[in-house]
Amino acid sequence: MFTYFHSESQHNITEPSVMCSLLIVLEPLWLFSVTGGSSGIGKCIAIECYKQGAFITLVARDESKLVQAKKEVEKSAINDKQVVLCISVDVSKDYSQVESVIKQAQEKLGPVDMLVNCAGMSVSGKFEEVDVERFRGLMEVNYLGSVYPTRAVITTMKERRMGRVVFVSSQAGQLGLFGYTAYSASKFALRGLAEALQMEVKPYNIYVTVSYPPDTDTPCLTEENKTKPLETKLISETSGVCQPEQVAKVIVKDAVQGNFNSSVGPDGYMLSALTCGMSPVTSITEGLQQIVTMGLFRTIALFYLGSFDSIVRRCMIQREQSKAADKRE
Ligand SMILES: NC(=O)C1=CN([C@@H]2O[C@H](COP(=O)(O)OP(=O)(O)OC[C@H]3O[C@@H](n4cnc5c(N)ncnc54)[C@H](OP(=O)(O)O)[C@@H]3O)[C@@H](O)[C@H]2O)C=CC1
Ligand SMILES: CCCCCCCCCCCCCCCC(=O)[C@@H](N)CO
Repeated sequence: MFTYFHSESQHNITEPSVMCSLLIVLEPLWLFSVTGGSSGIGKCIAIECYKQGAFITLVARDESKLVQAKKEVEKSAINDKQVVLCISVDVSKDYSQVESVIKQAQEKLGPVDMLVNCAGMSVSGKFEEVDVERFRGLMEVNYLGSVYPTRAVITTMKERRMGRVVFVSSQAGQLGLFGYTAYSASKFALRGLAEALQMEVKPYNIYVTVSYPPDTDTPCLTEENKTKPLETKLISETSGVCQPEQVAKVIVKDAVQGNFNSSVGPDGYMLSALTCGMSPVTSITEGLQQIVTMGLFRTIALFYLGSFDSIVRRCMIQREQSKAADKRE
């Protein structure tokens, strides 16, 4: 069922599908919408915005997770006028469905001031071991699942000459890593989309933010760790594991400030400066920092790359040795 929840009442929407997204409104000025808002980073973003007085729409597929998340978000209300809406929809499948639920949400709460595209999933595994259908699936959820909600809100934002759009990429959207052929590509795609979109909408006072979190302690990471190749685990450990509350705080702060780039932790900072390329610059300080640090960070990066290559080589040798030992037995 495609269901739209509003406070206590539930209104069934006609389309047959499952999908959930989060829409948030910050009072008096801000209304937020967060896809992937029923769990992990998206839920923490919703809570963070709610604490600041926002109105929120949560978008995801699973209705029971949405209802549970709504209850959690409501605990951080700062006034009794705040509202959390839930929309159950698959953001990656049918554009007209996404457009129609977002329209309904906007009719209830008013125009979305900030859209956070956080719905996503990860798949890890060696290139030849990942089912080819998973490559399509990840592009659908992580890339098209961000295009559709953005398309659905951008016209109104342009008319109102205000708005914020956030794309949650990943550090794996800044560098390609062993085990992430499918995932990295879908996260790199968001960067291209965001850069092009920012150039189009900047004259309308709309600011785009791309967030690049490291491993973050969420149900998605727990699930991913069950099948993650050892190489991917060892390489990802470089950046450590963050808490979703911390990641959410950084994302909300950067989005509200209108920063194009949003990174977490020292490795995140270095990666963002190193991979800034032709991305928009938000302040003179940011531009100067990039110019000054680029050479140094590339030098550091070469050492990291050397250590990643040696992790991959060591794992390969170990696997071959244990295979040979198995054969001898
Ligand atoms: N955790 C990590 O280590 C990192 C995560 N990220 C990115 O952050 C984002 C959030 O991840 P995280 O919080 O860990 O993940 P979770 O699995 O905890 O949450 C994912 C959310 O997205 C929703 N969702 C998934 N697919 C769809 C869909 N097709 N349509 C609508 N909603 C959907 C889920 O709800 P439901 O399943 O009910 O639809 C859920 O609310 C993802 O884009 C992920 O790639 C980036 C870097 C690190
Ligand atoms: C100057 C250069 C500094 C270089 C630092 C390099 C650090 C590389 C670590 C990459 C970690 C990738 C985490 C992906 C998380 C993710 O998206 C999944 N967990 C999703 O589930």
